[in-house]
Amino acid sequence: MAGIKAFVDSCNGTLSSVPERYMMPNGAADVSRYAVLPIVDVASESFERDLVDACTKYGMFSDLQLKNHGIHTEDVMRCALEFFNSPSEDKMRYYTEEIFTPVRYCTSMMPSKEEKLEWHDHLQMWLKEESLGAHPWPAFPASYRDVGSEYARNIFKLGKRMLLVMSEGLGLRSNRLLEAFAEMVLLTRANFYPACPNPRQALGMEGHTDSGGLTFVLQDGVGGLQLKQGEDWYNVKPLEGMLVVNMGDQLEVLSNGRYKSILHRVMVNSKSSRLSVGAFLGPSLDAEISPIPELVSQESPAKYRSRTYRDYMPTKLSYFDNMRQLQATAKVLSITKVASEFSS
Ligand SMILES: O=C(O)CCC(=O)C(=O)O
Ligand SMILES: [Fe+2]
Repeated sequence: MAGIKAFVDSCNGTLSSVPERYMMPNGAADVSRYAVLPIVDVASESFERDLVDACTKYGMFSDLQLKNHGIHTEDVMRCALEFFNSPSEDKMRYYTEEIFTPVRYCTSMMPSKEEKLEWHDHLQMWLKEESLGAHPWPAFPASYRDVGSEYARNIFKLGKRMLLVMSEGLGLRSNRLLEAFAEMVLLTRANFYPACPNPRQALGMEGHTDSGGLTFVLQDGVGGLQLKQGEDWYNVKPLEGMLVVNMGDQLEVLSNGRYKSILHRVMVNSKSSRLSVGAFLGPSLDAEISPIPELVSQESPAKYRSRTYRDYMPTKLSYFDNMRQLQATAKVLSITKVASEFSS
């Protein structure tokens, strides 16, 4: 299982149909609507105020875009692309299904356990702010260590700034979420989606919410990311250099459901491959994550039970196959369904 890119490449342009294993039961209909996401300027003096506005005006933002964030998006995307374009035997040195390995190259989510596969390969890394230098960065491209370290440092900095504001958005002391996150970890995932002969049959990534706390996504100009608002799916228009931000499950749990992690998925297309790089800032893997006590009362009882991010991740991943079954029967999915699994 060398991945979908290696398979598509090996067909030398002759692949005319989607292999059975990649045919998603519910397929993927075209969506013409676009999500209207607030754009917040990180370099502006009013950044904090604008973020609070976005939090409130858009119903506690679930998704927004950031500009002037100081992240060298081109370098990050170039490194990821060079990795995916490297020979398969080199990439396979990093191949594993184990989700907590510091560097994981894999395809779909958990291929040996999945009946159907997603149309993407990915390179995933777990990073800690204080040990970026000691991280076993991929050996190629050679610039990965420098570019990746700088990128991670900037994401940690930006994420902490946002979490201060988002604590206040919950009526809490500004450092309350940071305290709950304790020694935060950053999971980065570069995703490569090859062009697909029949985009209606396959999915780049199945509908999911992110398991972490705060997600930052860089995408190239191809498009394909969609999010679900209410009953409908909306395209997220790729805007050059912009970082798409959304909340993940750990923030939904900590905020006792006041912040929502949003359901999103990725479509593929027949004309072009697509690249994205996600950064998932999350709490310490071993901190107990439960609704912050100040947000729990008789009127607002705890909606989620306590568990560590480390325990949550594998359960969530094994939920993916269930999601497909649920979607196949046209049931509407939302994190509340996932969360109710975990509530008392
Ligand atoms: O490719 C994208 O735009 C989003 C990827 C994503 O949702 C993820 O990696 O969790
Ligand atoms: Fe995601």
